[in-house]
Amino acid sequence: MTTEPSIVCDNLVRIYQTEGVEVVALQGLDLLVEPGDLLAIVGASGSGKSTLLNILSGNDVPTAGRASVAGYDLLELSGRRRAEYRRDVAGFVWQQASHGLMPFLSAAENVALPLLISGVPRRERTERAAELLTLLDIDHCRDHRPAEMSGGEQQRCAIAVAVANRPQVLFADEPTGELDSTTADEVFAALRRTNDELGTTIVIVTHDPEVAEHVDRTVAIRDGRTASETLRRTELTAEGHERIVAEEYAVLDRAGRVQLPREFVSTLGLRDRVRLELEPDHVGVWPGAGGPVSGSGEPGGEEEAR
Ligand SMILES: Nc1ncnc2c1ncn2[C@@H]1O[C@H](COP(=O)(O)OP(=O)(O)OP(=O)(O)O)[C@@H](O)[C@H]1O
Repeated sequence: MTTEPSIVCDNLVRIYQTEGVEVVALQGLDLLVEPGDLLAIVGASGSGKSTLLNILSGNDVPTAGRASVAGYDLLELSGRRRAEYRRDVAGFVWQQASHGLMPFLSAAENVALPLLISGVPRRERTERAAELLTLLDIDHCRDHRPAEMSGGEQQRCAIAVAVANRPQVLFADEPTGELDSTTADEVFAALRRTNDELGTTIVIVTHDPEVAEHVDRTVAIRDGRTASETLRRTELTAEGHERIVAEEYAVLDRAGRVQLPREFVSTLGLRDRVRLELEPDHVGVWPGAGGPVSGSGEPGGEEEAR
């Protein structure tokens, strides 16, 4: 197993030029994803999710910065390497399951198709398709065409198609955007099972913050930058019960920048300038005009207001 990170985005910048106006969609985005991670990237509309995904899928190149997936430098992909990257290295699942499925083929034939294209012998194709349909809990749809499956079954079938060629990384773009919440839970559970059983690195990109309950790591992007990360782990209580702990971290980029959560900024009325104080084990941040007296260590000292 490779110890190299699956995905490296280093200071990614993407500027769009439309009619003389520049839109900075990504402004120095950093992201490191380790092999086998199950990660969600969450952001509001316009935060830069599609721009990032377009770069990671090899459809677009950044204006500056570096991006690589499984050792493939996405800025240097020639036509042949790009086709190889899309066929063998990165799998994709879209919001509309139908994007990944052939309407005239059964579920089993759909899953076997990428293997056929890669020259895998018939017996192996049939076995692999059966294995994946079982893993995704849709064996009963083996002979059904997409139109004969529910939305959730179609999406699970699309996941099976996307991982048929054993890609190292699977990107899922709003995979539950068109599903009700119960069906969405089933699709998230299917992605988790795929991650557990096949070891595929999975990145789910969505505007839905609920996804955080289904993954180990959630990266929030805001204004084209990674703003915060929530890490989720299971720990044992003193009584021996399992408990899920979710902790939110701000992301410190290589230039030392941190984005404060919006609610912190509004609660303390922070704006323009803030005062920073280095303590032995933390950094304090105070509103510019009401910070501590240098060396006092106490926030809000009156002297500071003068
Ligand atoms: N081709 C383009 N030309 C000009 N501006 C663009 C282009 N594509 C995206 N943008 C702008 O870049 C910013 C980021 O857009 P992006 O589509 O990446 O966000 P998003 O998080 O995917 O949003 P949504 O969830 O609505 O799809 C937005 O301000 C958007 O208007």
